[in-house]
Amino acid sequence: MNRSITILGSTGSIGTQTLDVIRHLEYRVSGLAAGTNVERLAQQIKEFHPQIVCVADEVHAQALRKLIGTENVEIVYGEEGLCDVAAESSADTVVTAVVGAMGIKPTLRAIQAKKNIALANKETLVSAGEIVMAEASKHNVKILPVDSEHSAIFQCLQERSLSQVKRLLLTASGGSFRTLTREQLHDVTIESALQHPNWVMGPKITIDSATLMNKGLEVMEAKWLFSMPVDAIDVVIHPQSVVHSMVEFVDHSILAQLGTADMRIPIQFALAYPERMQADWPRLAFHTYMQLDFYPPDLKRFPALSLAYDALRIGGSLPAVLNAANERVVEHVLQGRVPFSKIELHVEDVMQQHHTLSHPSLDEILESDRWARKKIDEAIHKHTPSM
Ligand SMILES: NC(=O)C1=CN([C@@H]2O[C@H](COP(=O)(O)OP(=O)(O)OC[C@H]3O[C@@H](n4cnc5c(N)ncnc54)[C@H](OP(=O)(O)O)[C@@H]3O)[C@@H](O)[C@H]2O)C=CC1
Ligand SMILES: CC(=O)[C@@H](O)[C@H](O)COP(=O)(O)O
Ligand SMILES: [Mn+2]
Repeated sequence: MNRSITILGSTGSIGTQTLDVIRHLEYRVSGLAAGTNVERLAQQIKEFHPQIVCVADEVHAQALRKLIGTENVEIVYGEEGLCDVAAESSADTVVTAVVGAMGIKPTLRAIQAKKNIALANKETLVSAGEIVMAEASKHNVKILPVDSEHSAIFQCLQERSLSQVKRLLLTASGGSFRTLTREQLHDVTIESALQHPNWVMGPKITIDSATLMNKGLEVMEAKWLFSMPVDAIDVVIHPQSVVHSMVEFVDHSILAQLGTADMRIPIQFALAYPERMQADWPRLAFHTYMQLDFYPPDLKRFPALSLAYDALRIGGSLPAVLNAANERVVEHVLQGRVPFSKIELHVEDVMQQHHTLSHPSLDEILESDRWARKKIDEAIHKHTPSM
């Protein structure tokens, strides 16, 4: 079986690990898309020979052309270029590994071009889950989870009917500040927020993990992937990140998926599905002492998780607003303009100002997204006018 894969976000954490898996499986690469890291993208082009690649803008497209010399590859750029790469004709599967709601349009274009989606970009389902799942069903394509928790649940559900499921249990590491009090969170640095205890990931998801917003986004992602009602999706803190998630069935039996904290495992499962392929990376060690802890999340210390449940219960355009507000405020946090401990306040404030639209169209979702980002910028500008 020689599959052909396109990766949106090939220079990032998921993108580079996907290329590791592709190297190992000896699959082909049809298309690659990145933002501004043209040096890394040029190396990937020379090794994997895609037909088409995309970068953020024309300046980076020209820089890339110089770096790759005579390599025979079509170079496109910008939002339209990203959609063109997503729909490129010879790929079987498109791995969505860009960050944020910018993934919505190319994911839809890939679905419309009948590509299976290996979905890492959870924000697309958070903001536009209803539309994306309906398009996938209409075009008869699979949405295969890459996110470790959802891959775990997907693996536990193989050959089982959703009608037998009582609830999904998403595990959460607790992030960089799992043991800190709310007061202590006021003094944390960005450098410490970016130190995830178990996973090496891109900056945005690492901050989301530290606020537990990542888990909130994952609850919404699970609702759409597995058609589960919100009250059947629970979160449990599990500091070791060995149990990647669990499914409780109607007879109260629980299945869990375990493994090392290595994203190549869920990535390979999604790319090779329904096959299970050999691997050569490290295995979970049981010959040394291993302790596994589980306890409930503290929603007072980590209110982002409550905000996400609220957004999911109300639904409509509110999850897109939560997501966009969070994306924008996290950008400000990463640039040192807003303290880490203010993330949830800003997100909640924008959610409260929003007039939710039920069953929004794609345009209404994108408009709600733009509105939320603007509200965040205005609020932050008020406090830091030099911005
Ligand atoms: N990292 C992980 O372990 C996990 C990640 N996820 C999800 O996967 C997604 C990716 O996360 P992660 O890999 O950590 O993120 P990274 O920040 O590491 O990577 C982001 C990628 O997006 C690219 N990008 C930025 N702007 C553009 C653009 N305009 N057009 C095309 N590509 C662009 C970046 O390119 P460049 O660097 O060249 O600018 C980079 O390749 C997120 O949604 C995250 O929540 C889910 C589970 C685990
Ligand atoms: C690897 C992965 O899937 C991340 O989403 C991870 O789950 C982050 O860890 P926590 O959000 O549990 O801290
Ligand atoms: Mn995850």
